[in-house]
Amino acid sequence: MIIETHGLTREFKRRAKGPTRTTLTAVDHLDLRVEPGESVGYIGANGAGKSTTIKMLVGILVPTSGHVRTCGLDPLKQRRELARRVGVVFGQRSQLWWDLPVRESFEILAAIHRLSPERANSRRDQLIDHLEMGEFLDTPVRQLSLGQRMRAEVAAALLHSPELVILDEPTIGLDVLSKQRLRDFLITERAEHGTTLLLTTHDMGDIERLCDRVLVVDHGKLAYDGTLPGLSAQVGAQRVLVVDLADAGPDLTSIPGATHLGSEADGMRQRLSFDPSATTAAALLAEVGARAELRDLTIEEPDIEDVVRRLYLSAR
Ligand SMILES: Nc1ncnc2c1ncn2[C@@H]1O[C@H](COP(=O)(O)OP(=O)(O)OP(=O)(O)O)[C@@H](O)[C@H]1O
Repeated sequence: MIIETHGLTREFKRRAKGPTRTTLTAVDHLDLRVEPGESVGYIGANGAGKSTTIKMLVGILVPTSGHVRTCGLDPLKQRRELARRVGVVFGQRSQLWWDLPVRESFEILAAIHRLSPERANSRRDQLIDHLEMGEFLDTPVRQLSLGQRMRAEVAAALLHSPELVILDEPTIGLDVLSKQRLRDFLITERAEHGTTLLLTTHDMGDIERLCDRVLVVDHGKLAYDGTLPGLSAQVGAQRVLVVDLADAGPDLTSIPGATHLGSEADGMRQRLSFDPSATTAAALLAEVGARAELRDLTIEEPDIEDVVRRLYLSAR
């Protein structure tokens, strides 16, 4: 087991008005088990307890009670040893040196991890290649675009080839192309090295592309553990098919299994929602194709907030 927690709990004392204090249980008797090589999405509403869990997994935060083992180690007592085996990316915070060129940050990290020059150089070159960082290696970190900085952050966290990589909101704020690049890289890294991934995200695309298992946390407790299709089916999440048609035309209101959500440009673009457990995008497209000439299509990912909200509601 690469991650194992039993009854993991973290409380925060909060000062209410006056001398009274209230206790907030951010993580509440959490039992987690993640096997080596798995890729797990850890999702939940804002304040559900995701970051607090991660901080306890890597030894930044002390649990109030319960047990935690990461890579078979005690994150508090064996924090240094653990740092050699885990890579962590906090999307909102940087582990790079702001005023130094990216290349120098990598040199410092290689020294911290005591990598041999051969190993450090070959790994660095591999990461530069896979994450397409050649253009900005000599640029100070503070001058990088967000997409460039995130690639550099991920490279920095993976320089020492950790067996477990934990990413907290790795794609937040990135444009479509940068997201895709980062996801492709993580998929390759996992395929080549069998790296275990644990990521928190508000982006359903991250989960769809990267994770074979999803954990949903609600008020510090596990609310779901399974696959993404299983989760979508459980909460009845809808998907949306957007079709661009060659000509203006009437609303496509009578397609079996679909609900017409709206039309733009005299019907040249139409949005249809459907339940993926009841029909498929292919079946809808065949129906649309029989009524109009299709130019282009996109499928909108279900909104992660919506899926989580539905799950929370169904549990209450
Ligand atoms: N240092 C702290 N002191 C007091 N309360 C805290 C502290 N850190 C977190 N909390 C509280 O614990 C709860 C869980 O926070 P946490 O950051 O783990 O949530 P999260 O699921 O990561 O949310 P988000 O998606 O917004 O990052 C929240 O109510 C938060 O306000």
